[in-house]
Order: sequence, then structure tokens, then C-alpha cells
Amino acid sequence: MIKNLKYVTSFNSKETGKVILWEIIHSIFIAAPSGILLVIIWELFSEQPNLTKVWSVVGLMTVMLFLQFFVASKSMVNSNLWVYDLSTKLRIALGNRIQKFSLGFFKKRDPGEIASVMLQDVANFEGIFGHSVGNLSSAVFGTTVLSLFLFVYDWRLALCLLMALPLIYPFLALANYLVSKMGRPQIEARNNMGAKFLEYVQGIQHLKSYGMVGEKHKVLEDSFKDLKSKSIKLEAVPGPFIVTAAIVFEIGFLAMIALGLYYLSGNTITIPVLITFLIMGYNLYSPLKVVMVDYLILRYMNESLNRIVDVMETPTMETTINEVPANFDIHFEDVSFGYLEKQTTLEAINFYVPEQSMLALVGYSGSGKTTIASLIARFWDVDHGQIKIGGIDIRNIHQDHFYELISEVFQEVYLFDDTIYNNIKIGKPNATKEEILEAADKAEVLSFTWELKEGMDTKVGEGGNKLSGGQKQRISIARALLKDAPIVLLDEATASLDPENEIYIQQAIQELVKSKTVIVIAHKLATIQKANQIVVLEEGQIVEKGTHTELLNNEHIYRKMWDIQQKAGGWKI
Ligand SMILES: Nc1ncnc2c1ncn2[C@@H]1O[C@H](COP(=O)(O)OP(=O)(O)OP(=O)(O)O)[C@@H](O)[C@H]1O
Repeated sequence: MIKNLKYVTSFNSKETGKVILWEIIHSIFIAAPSGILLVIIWELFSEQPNLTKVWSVVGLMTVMLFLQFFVASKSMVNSNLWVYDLSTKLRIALGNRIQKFSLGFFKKRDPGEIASVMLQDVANFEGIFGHSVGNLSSAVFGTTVLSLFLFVYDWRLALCLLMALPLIYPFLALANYLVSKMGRPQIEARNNMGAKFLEYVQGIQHLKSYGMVGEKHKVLEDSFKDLKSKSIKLEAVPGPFIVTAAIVFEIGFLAMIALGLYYLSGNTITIPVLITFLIMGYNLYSPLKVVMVDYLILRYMNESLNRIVDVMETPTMETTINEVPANFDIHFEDVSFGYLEKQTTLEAINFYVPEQSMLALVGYSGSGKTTIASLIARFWDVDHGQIKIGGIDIRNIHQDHFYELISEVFQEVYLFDDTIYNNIKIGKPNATKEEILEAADKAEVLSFTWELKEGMDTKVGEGGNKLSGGQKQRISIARALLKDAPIVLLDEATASLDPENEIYIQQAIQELVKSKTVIVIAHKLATIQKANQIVVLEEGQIVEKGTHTELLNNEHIYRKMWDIQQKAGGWKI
């Protein structure tokens, strides 16, 4: 836990020292009044009590009270500001880290789970640590100061009080073990509930159309119940051990009273000393009892910290090397890749795409075409071999520079819940209005926006759900045109367009790919006849390579696919 706390507090280490200092001053102010009270008791028990002295001490106590109010407010404000600042910095760091992960990270970890690290786990830390830091410091500093006082008065009674500390340890250790054992499943149940809820809300349209709302709601309800039972267990099972530890403290206090009375009867201590122990002894235990409960909550918080640190330490695709390619040819050297461990999706892929030439990827569904395009875009990293751009391994090109090199027009187009204009602008954030409209025009976006009441300022809805598939694709082509990157990846760019628009889009694409290095995936072989090279894939391996004419003469898969498409082209329904 200390390691985790050190790690997270390093995000605002400058302020940490100041917060601790204020908390120490605060805990001394909490302990001080009982010390001052003793002066009154001692004075009252003296043979000739000096009332002026007593009144002065009462005056001092009043001043201390005001000071305590100031110190308490200051330390509370400081620690709250510090913890909220810390958690904001932590969230920003997590956000920055998450954007540098490969897509593989998001496939392995549920989006609901990642969201819960960012929201719930950081909130856990913020809520718990913000409030516990004061209690912890009073327990450590307040108890140390009081113990020193008590040892000066009578070391035997002080030792008797402190004897309770090792005795509570086994109960605390057991409770601690139970919290760490039950905390993780509880957090997992909470995340599972979040993920199920997200899935339910996102998929509600499809659930309704298949009449599965009730069935999925049951799954959601089960996840609520699971969370309930795990939360109850987490609270109820370690609870009795904490109560027992608190009772051990009371027993320690009773033992001290008994010992004190024994010493009093033997005249080895005086009444004021016993009264001192009765007052201070109880005060000694109070912060410890509070911190004991806090400690368990802190252990629970540590489970959240583990998950935060885990995300922060997951390797990203970031590189400190920043080699800049001199040209934009693409080289696949013995590349193998699998989405899952022990599963090969691509095996020993070798090809070379000279700068400003076009390579087409062809093959039956599931043969690995999209995977090759995704590897070039670094959505994933290769397991074996190298992909080079301009002779440089793409893993050695800095992320910011790398994404300037590539434009993608993929099957799945994601649009942000913003205007059409702004969705195109993403391709080049500093583009002028003229440039954006020109790209929109070339990609046939203007031809449908003029029919819309708000034109290019029409909001597209979440993920672009207010537009048709073809319209979304045109926007993504406009984005790529605007970006004007030297490498273009096209994945079935014209799949969801009607034949008339397809002709226009093909023209726009011709414009887009002019003087670019292009990798194109097209199911319609007629569109790639002019490609400089065609690579045919089967089950993740290259089975043919050549030009359209060469492959037709090969009489192999490409020829078969071509013949089928030629026949299908003649069909009319
Ligand atoms: N995210 C993923 N996780 C696990 N397996 C995947 C993932 N994406 C694709 N695959 C698998 O990898 C293999 C290759 O898929 P890929 O999408 O590259 O094929 P494709 O040739 O582009 O297919 P299509 O023409 O149907 O788009 C398939 O067996 C597919 O099931």
C-alpha cells in the first residue's frame, strides 16, 4: 500500500509535504488541550492552589481553541484541495496513458472496466484518502506525543496502556487479510455491473428488436444482486475483528486503571498522576480506534490503487525514439500476428510497396486483409517480424509523427457527436473553411448536406447514428482528403454506397490516392485492376502475388474469385 500511495502522491509531490506538515500541527493541537488540562488538575491538587494560574491556563485554552479552529480549517482545506488536485492529475495521466494503448488493450479489457478505473477507483482514492489523511496523522503524531508525556509521568502505567497495541495486531491482521481477499471480488462485481449496464444501454435497440430486453435485464439484475452480496460480505465479515480489537483497547484501559489503583494503594503514585492517566489514557486510544477502521478502508482503497497503478504501468505503444522516415514505401518483413495468444491470424507475411504505388489485398472473408491494414495503422503491434515505413520500424516512429503519415478510410466509420463540418475538420484541425468545403465537395458530402436544414452544421448524433452508412463513409473520405497524408489505407471504402455515388466516390478516391502509397482492400476486384501489385491471402498467409493480368493467368484463387464476380455482375434480381 505504501508503494502505491507513494506512486499516486508523486503526481502532486510538491504539495504533499505541506499537507503533512499542516496535519502534524493539527494533531498536536488536538492533543494539546488534554496536556493543558493536566496543569489545572495538578494545580487544584496542590496544597495551595494558585487560582490566577488556573485562570491563565483557562485563558490559554480559549486561545488554543481559536487557534485549533484555524489550524483545523486550514489543514482540512489543504488536504481536500490537495487530494482533489491529485485525483484530477491522476485522471489526466490515466487519460493520456489510455490513448497510447494499442487496440489490443481495449479488446482485452472491458470498456466498462476501464471507465470504472478512471471514475470509481480514482473517486475511491479521492474520497477515502482525503478524509483519512488527517486521522492517520493524528494517530501517528498525536499518539506519539501523548505516549511520551505518559512515559514521563509513570512508565509502568504508560507501558500497560501501550501493551494493547501488539495484542490488537492479530485481529487487525485478520481483518486486513479478509478485506484484501473480499475487496477485489467486490470491486470486480462493481465493474461487472458497470459493464453490464453499459452493454444493456448501448444494445437496447437490438435487444428490443429481438425481444430480449427482459432476458438481458435479468443478467443486469443478477449483477446488482451479486454486488449487493459481495458488498455485505465485505462489510460484515471483517467487522467483528475490528470490534474485538476495539474491546482489547478497553481491556487495556481497564487493566491500567486496576494497576493504577494498586500503585495508589501502595503509595507509589499520587492521585493527580492517576487522574492524568485516566484522562490521557482514553485520549491515547481514541485516534487509534478511528484509524483502525480507517486502515481497513485504506486497504479497500488499495485495491483501487492496484487497479490504477496496473493501468499506469501497462506498456503503451509510445516510443522515445523518433526516427523520421525519408520516404513512404512500406515493407512487411516476415510479419506474424495473432489477436489472441497461441492463435496466429497472419503468418510470415512479406511484401514491399514502393512509394506512391498501390497494393491491393484480396482474399476470402476472414483471410486477414483488415488485420494487415490495422497493423500498418499500428492499431496493434506485430508479434514477430517488422513493418517498416521508409526503412524505419514503425515502432520507432513517434506516435504524434506516425499518425500524420497515414489516412484511413475503413469499413467502420466512427463519427463524433458533433457537426458534419467538425467531423471532417478532425482530418486537419488547422484547416481553413475553404479547405474543408473543398474536401467535402470532392467526397460528395456537399451533395447530401445541401438537402439538410442545417447543412454542414448538422449534428450527426452519437457515432454518426443520424446518418446512413454511405453518408458516414463519404465524411470519412472527406476527412482523409483533408488530411492529405502520404500513405492511404482503404478498406472497402465504397462498400456501402449506391452505384451512382460509387462512381463519384471512386473519382474522389482517385484524387485521394494520387501520388500516395496506397494499400487497398476491395472485394470488388474490378476496382483494383490497375493496382501495381495484388496480394492474395488465404487463412493469414500470402498465396499469390502479382498484377491483375498475372494473377488471372495463374488460374488460382484470384482467377476463381474474378470468375465468380464476373458471373455475379451479370445477375439481375
Ligand atoms: N479483434 C479481433 N479479435 C480476435 N479475432 C479477430 C479480431 N478481428 C479479426 N479477427 C479474426 O482474424 C481473422 C482475420 O480477420 P480480418 O478482419 O483481418 O479478415 P478480412 O480478410 O479482412 O475479412 P473480411 O473480408 O470479412 O473483412 C478472422 O478469423 C477474424 O475472426
